[in-house]
Amino acid sequence: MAVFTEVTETQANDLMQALNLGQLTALRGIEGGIENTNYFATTDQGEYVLTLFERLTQAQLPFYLHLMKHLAGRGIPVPDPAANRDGDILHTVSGKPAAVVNKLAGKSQLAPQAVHCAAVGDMLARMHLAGSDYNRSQPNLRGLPWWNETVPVVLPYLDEAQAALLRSELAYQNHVAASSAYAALPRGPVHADLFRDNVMFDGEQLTGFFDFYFAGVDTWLFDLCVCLNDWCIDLPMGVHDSERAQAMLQAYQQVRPLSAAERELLPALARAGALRFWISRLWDYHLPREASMLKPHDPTHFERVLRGRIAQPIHL
Ligand SMILES: Nc1ncnc2c1ncn2[C@@H]1O[C@H](COP(=O)(O)OP(=O)(O)OP(=O)(O)O)[C@@H](O)[C@H]1O
Ligand SMILES: N[C@@H](CCO)C(=O)O
Repeated sequence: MAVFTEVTETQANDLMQALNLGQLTALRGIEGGIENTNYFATTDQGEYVLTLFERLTQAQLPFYLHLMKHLAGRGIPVPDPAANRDGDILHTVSGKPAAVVNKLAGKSQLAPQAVHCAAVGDMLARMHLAGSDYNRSQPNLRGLPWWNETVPVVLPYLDEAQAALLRSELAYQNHVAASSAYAALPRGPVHADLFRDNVMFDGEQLTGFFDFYFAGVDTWLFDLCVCLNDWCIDLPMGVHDSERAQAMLQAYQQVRPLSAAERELLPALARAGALRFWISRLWDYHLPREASMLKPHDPTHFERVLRGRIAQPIHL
């Protein structure tokens, strides 16, 4: 259930009018999603998604919404926030920050093959390039400083072997982040959470990336590694699938070849991508937010992925 705040048809229609998107003909709450209230809003002009932000604040949202607008303006298929007469894209509904975006066609591809991984690699590289002249900045709020802060909080919940792995991997990632190769990595706005459920496909055709609310400025390689760790993994076993990974890497590189520093640090950042979600899943699992509707994902999945990345480093 993902309607935490009820919106009436009158409220939705008023907003659609203010955005010049036509007369509301249907409003339907979207199930699925755990962070925000989402509605599909149909008007006589098209289909839209109305989101009320339950966690992010008015101050944090402009970075995400303007990033989406910037990317959409450069031809990347991402939801494009609608502006009112004054050019504002962040609105207020029922006292909550709100936005209206176009509804993407297609559906999630939850059992991807090489062709889907290639499409994601290709569009990811295009998105990185398109974002490189975006002029707002916000760090990845789930980056290294957050890992350093959160690991001590989750350590008491782990057995000895897990705690040893988490401590040593965190130390390793701090060491990597201090290296000259890391400083040489190209960076810019990244999605940082581009899992299978945040991409739309129509058959083999990629129709959109969405859910940009973990985006931030980070290394492009980290973003690619987050994708490799979800799209190119056999989910039940957490095992790397090299056919799908090569398809993604090749397609990415056809648009933007990896630099020498990126090739060198691919194994390390694949580990970082696994560590990031192991930590956040441990945190969500053991320290659920008050009144949260969140059904925590299994943290041990990313422990397995991390162990796999250490035992069998990924290479081009
Ligand atoms: N622009 C869009 N076009 C089409 N469908 C969308 C769009 N935005 C959201 N959806 C649909 O709504 C569902 C919930 O959206 P989303 O995943 O962003 O929820 P959330 O609660 O904000 O985030 P989370 O995935 O972190 O729980 C998606 O799975 C998707 O089916
Ligand atoms: N994609 C994340 C959840 C949202 O950040 C995960 O699978 O842990």
